[in-house]
Amino acid sequence: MASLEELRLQLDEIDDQMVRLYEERMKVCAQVGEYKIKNGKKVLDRQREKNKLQAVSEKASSEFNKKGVRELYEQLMSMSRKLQYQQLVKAGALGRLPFIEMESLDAKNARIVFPGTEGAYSQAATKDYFGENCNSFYVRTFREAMEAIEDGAADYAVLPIENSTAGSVDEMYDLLVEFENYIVGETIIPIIHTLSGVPGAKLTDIERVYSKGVALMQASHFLDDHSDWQQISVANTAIAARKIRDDKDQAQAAVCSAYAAEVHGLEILEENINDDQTNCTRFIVVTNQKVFLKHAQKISICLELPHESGSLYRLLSHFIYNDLNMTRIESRPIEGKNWEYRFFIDFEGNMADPAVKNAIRGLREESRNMRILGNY
Ligand SMILES: O=C(O)C(=O)C[C@]1(C(=O)O)C=C[C@@H](O)C=C1
Repeated sequence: MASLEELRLQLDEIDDQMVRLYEERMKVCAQVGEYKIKNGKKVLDRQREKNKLQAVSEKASSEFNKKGVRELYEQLMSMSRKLQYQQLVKAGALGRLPFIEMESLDAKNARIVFPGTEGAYSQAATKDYFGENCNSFYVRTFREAMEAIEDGAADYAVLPIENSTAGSVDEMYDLLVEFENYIVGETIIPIIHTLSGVPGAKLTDIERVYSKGVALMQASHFLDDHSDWQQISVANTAIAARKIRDDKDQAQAAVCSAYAAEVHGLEILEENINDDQTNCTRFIVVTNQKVFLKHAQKISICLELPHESGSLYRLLSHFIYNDLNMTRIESRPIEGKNWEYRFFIDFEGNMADPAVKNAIRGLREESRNMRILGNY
């Protein structure tokens, strides 16, 4: 029997040939890339790849090797596509109107819309991002805020996207797909709820508690200790505070911020009723201009995938190959297509970076309805 050293020498020789052949194959692929750029043809040709996988796997002698050859060729063709995407990016064929780079946002002259009412957490996020004296107004819902941006009634909207306790704000993900607005910034603020009622009310008077559904959830330990209280969901924590003020009923209280209680003249019955003391929410800043800040470091995209095994795996290779760090992946059902999903992916990078351009080129071609939601 041959020694390990001898066997390894044999492998080294085979590998030398394989590397030489790989490089030869890639040279031909580069020519295919040039042809495709000249003739406006797509890089990915699913039918050709299917036929190729069939043909090469048939040449292998055992079931095990057929599977191996298939996997090997899937990777080879994936590398060939990535080379061609690089060629396309170099040739300036980005395929869409580019985002315009901006030095900074004009916070001083901006009109900013936030959902809720005076005292909403989204107002706190607005002041945190744009400054205490910014020019802001409120509308009732997230949708109305997105519409205000689309219509040009406001330059920016500040909207919640993710809470550390309750997770994603699903409605916002759907609205980002529905509207052609772009994320240009984000800010994270602490969310600390109080239980507040009309002046003079005591804890023992309370029968009904109003708040946003997720806020009631975030204070569930406290509220469970008062299981006789009826919990009523409204659009926003500050809208709940305003209602308590308007109804003037001592049996009613709101779960809202201390600031909302103060703004609406309520008295705090119990401070800090959060289950989780680190509770915070990430808010995004949205505009209708296709812009990104020069120092932006995070990109959000969404895309749909064909209902095939391995499609997500293949897609993620664009991040790995281009050394891009993915920070978040989320999925939402696609309307009208049961059990098919739209993926929302955040990754680190700036649109001006060639690695980002290469990845986006590949992602766009190998998925359906890919959109860049923003670079911020
Ligand atoms: O034949 C092509 O059109 C190629 O671009 C080459 C190749 C390959 O590597 O074999 C790569 C990508 C296509 O999806 C199909 C095949």
